[in-house]
Amino acid sequence: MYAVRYELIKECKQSGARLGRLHTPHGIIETPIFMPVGTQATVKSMTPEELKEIGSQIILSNTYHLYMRPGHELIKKAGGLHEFMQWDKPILTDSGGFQVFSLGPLRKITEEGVEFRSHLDGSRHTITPEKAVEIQTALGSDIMMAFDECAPYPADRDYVKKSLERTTRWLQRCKDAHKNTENQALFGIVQGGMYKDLREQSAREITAIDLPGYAIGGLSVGEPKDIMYDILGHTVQFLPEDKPRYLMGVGSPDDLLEGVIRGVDMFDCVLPTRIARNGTAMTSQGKVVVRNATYAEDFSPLDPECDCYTCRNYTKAYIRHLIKANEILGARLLTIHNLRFLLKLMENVRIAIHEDRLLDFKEEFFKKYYKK
Ligand SMILES: CCOC(=O)Nc1nc2cc3nc(NC)[nH]c3cc2c(=O)[nH]1
Ligand SMILES: [Zn+2]
Repeated sequence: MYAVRYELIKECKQSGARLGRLHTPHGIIETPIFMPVGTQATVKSMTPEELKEIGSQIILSNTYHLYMRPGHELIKKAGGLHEFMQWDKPILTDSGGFQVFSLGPLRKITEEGVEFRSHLDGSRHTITPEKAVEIQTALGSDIMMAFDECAPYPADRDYVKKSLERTTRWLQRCKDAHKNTENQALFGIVQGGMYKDLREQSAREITAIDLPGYAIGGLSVGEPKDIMYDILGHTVQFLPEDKPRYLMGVGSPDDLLEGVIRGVDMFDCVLPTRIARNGTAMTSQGKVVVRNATYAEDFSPLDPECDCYTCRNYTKAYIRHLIKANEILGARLLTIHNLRFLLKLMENVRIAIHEDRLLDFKEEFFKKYYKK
């Protein structure tokens, strides 16, 4: 019996999209789903109540950051991440692999794991597959990610092949180290760069290790969108239908729709929260850079079609003022809106799949958001 079980509800007749339910120890998640990112045990500027009010079903937190500060032992003493941050719904923790690899020259990859220097104080650390599982076990997340190497882009074929094969060996070590399979699920991560044959090899090796879910890694790393969509479509073919598929680090509206259409069930991205803090909103009429002078005397809501707290109460002029004045409330109001926008988009996507009209929905959405 796994800690996490996927229930396939319906397949869209127009596309490869699926409607599903993910049963976890902290509740059931309706998929396709967007997961707000709470890197340091908080979705920046949001309280758990506000996250629930906008419809967040699951949030992501980051193993590398929490290991570095405040430390996984401290969080374990606090009763685990759910208790520590007072979030009683599901949590997915990533293994920190991506962060460590993006530390660039400060890290050394060996068969054992990755040696790196802390971004905080320069101290030396080594994360291994066993360590990544130990940290995530202490955090107590519902879904933990395997320790993998996200190959850089571009990367030559030989490097990508050696890297994916090591990621497979690391996954087996993660599975061997994972004891409490009843309370926490381990997801494997498919790599293979932008090489279709290596993607097939990685998918076959990773899914040969029986786990409750699988992620597609190594994408959204700077490659052109058409390459990402092409590699994604190819890779999904080799993933089992009865398990959830998680595309890591993806979250602009077009990427979410293109991912769902190709059969992806779970997404995470820092985009909505990050652009909120610098004054950009995703709205039904497309992107609105509310800090622009155009909105100085615009006393209309940010998004007339949005039902969030920000759009029900405030004007563009007020939000622009807060952002220009670098007021904390400005970031909060735009974060509430941007997260609600993506969560609402995924609600509408689930309805469209239910009604077998996802491609029509995508057309309508693109016309309004991207004016194309
Ligand atoms: C979220 C799971 O993190 C991991 O444990 N490994 C991992 N993380 C990724 C995060 C990514 N973010 C992006 N774009 C913003 N691409 C990503 C790829 C990976 C990955 O391959 N592997
Ligand atoms: Zn809104």
